[in-house]
Amino acid sequence: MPAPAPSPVLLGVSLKMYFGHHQTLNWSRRIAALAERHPAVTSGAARLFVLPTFPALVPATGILAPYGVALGAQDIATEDSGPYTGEVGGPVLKEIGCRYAEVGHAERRRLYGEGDTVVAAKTAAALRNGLTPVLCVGERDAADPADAASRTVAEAERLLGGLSGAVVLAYEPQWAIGAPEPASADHIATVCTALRGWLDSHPRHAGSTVIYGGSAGPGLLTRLAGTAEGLFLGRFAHDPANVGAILDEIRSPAPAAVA
Ligand SMILES: O=C(CO)COP(=O)(O)O
Repeated sequence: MPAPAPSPVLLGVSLKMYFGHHQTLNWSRRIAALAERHPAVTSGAARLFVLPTFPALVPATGILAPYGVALGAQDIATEDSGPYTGEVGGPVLKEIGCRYAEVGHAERRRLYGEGDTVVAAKTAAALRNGLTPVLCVGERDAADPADAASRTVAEAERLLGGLSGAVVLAYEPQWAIGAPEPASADHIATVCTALRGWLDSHPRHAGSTVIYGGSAGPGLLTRLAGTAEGLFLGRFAHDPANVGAILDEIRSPAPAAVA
């Protein structure tokens, strides 16, 4: 019997608030062109998702979705509708074609005071609306890998307690975000393996994926050798050539041998 096909590598990009509107759409066109022709994407070995700013979601979906690139929001309201000025609710995100909603990013925790209660409520809102939460977890200060793993697993357990459904767990050690270099491959492997073990022992989260973010760029996937199931990219995806270089690291399945 042939070996089962490996799960696709998941590559996500958050554009945060770096780009202007037209810059986002131009970047999206370059990513669409890459997705259209890169064998890692066309073979299904890699799956891509992009989280642009809210106003770009609709036009970026038009550009990227035809090439199989999924879209998502960088935030989601805890409530679905009503008097919540400035918020964007899950039903609207779903209606405009989003597949993902990011929750719990370190910047929202640090700059906007979001704590565990809000992050858990946003995770629930995403799941309730048929969106996959991209739930960011990770220690604030540099710690040794075993300590980071136990703290991060405890965090995931706290935030996902009582919830069911597939999630993307984005391991983002806060000290590695916006840094010159990502965390070491050993550190990432230890924590992502622990998160994977936790997910595997919680079948209510079947179908979940563990990815790494925090100054991730070309070369990291190769160093991780499968210990993370993908990457969550920030600055180093601003140049689409870097996204191409990361896709080059993903082996597409060999074409079937001709008898
Ligand atoms: O926070 C991140 C992705 O959400 C990572 O950002 P950087 O890769 O720019 O550090």
